[in-house]
Order: sequence, then C-alpha cells, then structure tokens
Amino acid sequence: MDLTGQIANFHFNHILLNAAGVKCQTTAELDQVLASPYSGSVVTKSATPMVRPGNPSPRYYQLPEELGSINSMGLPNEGFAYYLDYVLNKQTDKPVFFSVAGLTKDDNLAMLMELEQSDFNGLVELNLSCPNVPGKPQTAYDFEATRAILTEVFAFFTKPLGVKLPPYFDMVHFDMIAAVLNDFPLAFVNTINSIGNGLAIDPHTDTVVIKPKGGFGGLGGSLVKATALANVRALRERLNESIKIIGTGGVTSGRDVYDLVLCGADLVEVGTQLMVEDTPVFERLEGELANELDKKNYQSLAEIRGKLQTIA
Ligand SMILES: O=C(O)c1[nH]c(=O)[nH]c(=O)c1I
Repeated sequence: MDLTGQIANFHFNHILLNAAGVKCQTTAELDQVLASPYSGSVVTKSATPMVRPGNPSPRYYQLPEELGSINSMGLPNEGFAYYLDYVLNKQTDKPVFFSVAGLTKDDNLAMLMELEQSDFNGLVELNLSCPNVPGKPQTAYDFEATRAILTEVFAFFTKPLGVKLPPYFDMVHFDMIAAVLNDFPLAFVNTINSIGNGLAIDPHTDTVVIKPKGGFGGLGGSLVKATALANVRALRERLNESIKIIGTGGVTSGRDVYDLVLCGADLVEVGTQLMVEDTPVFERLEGELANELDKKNYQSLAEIRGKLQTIA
C-alpha cells in the first residue's frame, strides 16, 4: 500500500508529522518525532530571531470530552540560531520543515535571508497566522500585507517555501487569499492553524482556563475538524496545482487523515492529539488510515487524494 506524499522535490515515505508548536521546541522533542518510524518529517517550533519565553502559564488546556485544546503559548521558542543549528547538523533521510514566525516583516526577512544563504536543504514554513502574541494580528487575515511580504520574500528566496494559514470562514476570503497565493512560486500551503481567540470556562470555578489575554486562545483538536476540511478543500479547488497542501486540524483518527486527503491534502499534521498520545499516535493513525483504504480496496493515497465527491 502506497501511503506516501510529495512536495516539490521532496518525497515523504509517510504523510504524517507534528503540527508546528507541538513536540518541536527542543532538540530532544524534534529527535523523537523524527525517530518515529511512522512520521514522514518534522517541523520546528516557529522561530523568532531571539529566544522567547512566551506567555505566562497556564497557557495550554485540554478541553473535556476530547473536544480538543485551547492554547495561548505566545510563541515561546529557543531562537532562530538554535533551530538552524539543529537542521544543519541533524542526520536524517526525512525532509525537515523549518518554521519561522517573526513579530515584524523585517524579522521574517532576516531569518529567511539567513536560511537562503545557509546550507539548509529542507522546506521553510512562513507562519502568517499566530493568534497569540498580544497586540500582533494574524498577518494572513490582511490580504494586502500577505501580498506585500510574499513579494519581498520571493525577491530573494529560492528554496522551497510555504505559508501557514489561519482558517477562513467566508467563500470570498477563500477567493481572496488564493488570488494572492497563486501569484507566487509557493511549494505548499499549510492549512489550518488554530481557530484564533476561542474561550473556555472551568465550570467549578467559573474562571477561564488559560491566563494570557483574559483566557482567549487558539482552538485545536476534534472541534476544528470541519473547518480544517473546508479550508483544505477550498484551497485545493482554488490554488495552482503546483502549490501542494498540508492539511492540519482536527485529526484524532485514521478516518480524519483520510478525509483531509480526500479534500486534497498531500501531507497531514497532528497537533492536539500528538499532545495527548505522544509519538505513538503516528503508528495508530497510519494503521487506521490503511484500514480505511483497505475497506474500499484502494492501494494508494493517490487514488483518493482530492477525490471528495459532491452530490449531483
Ligand atoms: O501561541 C503560539 O505560540 C502559537 N499557537 C498557535 O496555536 N499557533 C501558532 O502559530 C502559534 I506561534
């Protein structure tokens, strides 16, 4: 059975990997994800030029009844140089994603210039959708700003680059972001990031469950699946076929992976459920995915990729 994926010149023997932010802040975590026989890759925690402690805790909370999670981490990371050192020295046959999330356009341009001039030979993910830095907007909700930064990036950047997008909820917004992205030689888009600025309440104390931003945080896990499916499908229908899609959001079972591939995903990322189960989740999900294909006598993901049917 062929459960592989392809982005640019990179072949992935497995399509599952972590979502940026989960199990990827330290070299030990990155090594664990890469070492899993059932992960196809790893993505680093989104990096800023300097080390960041992030927001005050509690800043992550698992919602009840396996609904998902809410986080307002605040972009904690070990700093750009830490992750560059990791990716330059790590011996692995698996492609590696380097995520950057500068707080300013200049920070992003500086990090991308350093990556361009380095020996890094993996893929770069420009995170345009962090919802948790107080006072900072999710860039990709501003279509002009998104066009402006991609114009400056592609004036010099020649390595495989993709963007991490926030979820969109309006058909016109799908059209508008696709019109921007189709003007650039992107290797991929990764959709969705968490659904920004949700709120959860502890029923015993009548108090919010995380400290930053009065309790507002990004939502992940099963409760975001329908939005993730819609964004993967909408962008697959609108983007040039040269722009591949990483489907992220709401994956707790092999059927969820299957559904994202049906909508057009080339790779699939796991966030909240990876927090819950740790790296064994990759083996469980791939086994369940294989079973879903078996049920319908499919031999490869290629047979179902993008093949979601509508009602005539
Ligand atoms: O709070 C975070 O660090 C964070 N949390 C998210 O849910 N998405 C992001 O892109 C980021 I940079």
